[in-house]
Amino acid sequence: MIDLIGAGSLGLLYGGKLAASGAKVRVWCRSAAQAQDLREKGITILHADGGTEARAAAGDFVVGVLEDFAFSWQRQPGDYMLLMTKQKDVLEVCSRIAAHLEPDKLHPSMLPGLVCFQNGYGHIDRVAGILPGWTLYAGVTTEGAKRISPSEVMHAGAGTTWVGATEKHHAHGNEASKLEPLVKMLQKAGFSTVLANDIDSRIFRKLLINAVINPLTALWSIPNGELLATKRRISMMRMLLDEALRVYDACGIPWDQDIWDQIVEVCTYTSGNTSSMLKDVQAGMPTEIEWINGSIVALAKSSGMRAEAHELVTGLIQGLTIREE
Ligand SMILES: NC(=O)C1=CN([C@@H]2O[C@H](COP(=O)(O)OP(=O)(O)OC[C@H]3O[C@@H](n4cnc5c(N)ncnc54)[C@H](OP(=O)(O)O)[C@@H]3O)[C@@H](O)[C@H]2O)C=CC1
Ligand SMILES: CC(C)(CO)C(=O)C(=O)O
Repeated sequence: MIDLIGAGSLGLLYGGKLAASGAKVRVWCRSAAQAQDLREKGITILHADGGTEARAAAGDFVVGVLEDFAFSWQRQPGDYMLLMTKQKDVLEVCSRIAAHLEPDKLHPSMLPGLVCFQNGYGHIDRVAGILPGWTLYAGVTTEGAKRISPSEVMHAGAGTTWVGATEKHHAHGNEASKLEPLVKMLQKAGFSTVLANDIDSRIFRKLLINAVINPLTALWSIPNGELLATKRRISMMRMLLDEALRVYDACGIPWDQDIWDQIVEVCTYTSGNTSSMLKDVQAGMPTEIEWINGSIVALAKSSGMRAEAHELVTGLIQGLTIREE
């Protein structure tokens, strides 16, 4: 049994395809209205051209609101939980889960493997602080999804999903091999999935890609590919990357020699896409800047240095979306 927390873009994509492939899935929403919609309509996954890629009929999966998660889970514990909320909601969601699960009814062997799919860095440590003793894993994906209604999601681009245990949390007994059944279910559902023994490098690689592409596309209101359109834009990308690499060096975090080429490649193959940060800015929603560029700033501080370019873009993006009371 797989519990998906958060029925947004990623949650509907994974929940829908897993349920359509026959996996046992429970989808946990924030609102009763969305839960009702999913109960009536199921989940439809659309191709970018509008055709239907997959459909999980109502009844192929269980759906509920997060408030009911603990009650339901204690009656029938699941094997895996996929945490698919934005960074800003991770603490609240995990605190709710912790508050509702009754510790005396829980044996450590009952706890599911919790896989955190957020972009950015630092969330797994925060989750570990709220859910001590849980087996925590990270998920990194280059799938692209956009929810277009409470029960429909557009699969904007197929990618690869890596899941694995981070170095820091590996010591707590969460061997990556426990993820093998999940990997098989994801593969059966049509996701190209890899059980990664280098998930930390995947997280830090994705962090660099997001820290360069996301704030600049959001500030300039351009699709990813247009970052490469002028020398001025490219030089700003390089400035952010070079500063982040100095921070990585100071923290002893390894990075790929061809990371610049990888960033250019992402801009090229997602050239028409709106980055997630630009989407949030356009919707007037808080962005994930604090956990992307903000985490480069925090890593710099932890090594006694400053990452001024990342501090600046963090402040500029926060100024776009955080309203003064
Ligand atoms: N979309 C993508 O293609 C990719 C996303 N990611 C990462 O995955 C994470 C999720 O992204 P994405 O799916 O796009 O985000 P969305 O905003 O589309 O979805 C997040 C979902 O979490 C739900 N949620 C928030 N708080 C709660 C709560 N208290 N109880 C239950 N549900 C809650 C939201 O509910 P509500 O709808 O009510 O607001 C929403 O449905 C992000 O960190 C993102 O960076 C990574 C790679 C690709
Ligand atoms: C890689 C990139 C930039 C693709 O749009 C992304 O992950 C995002 O938008 O957050």
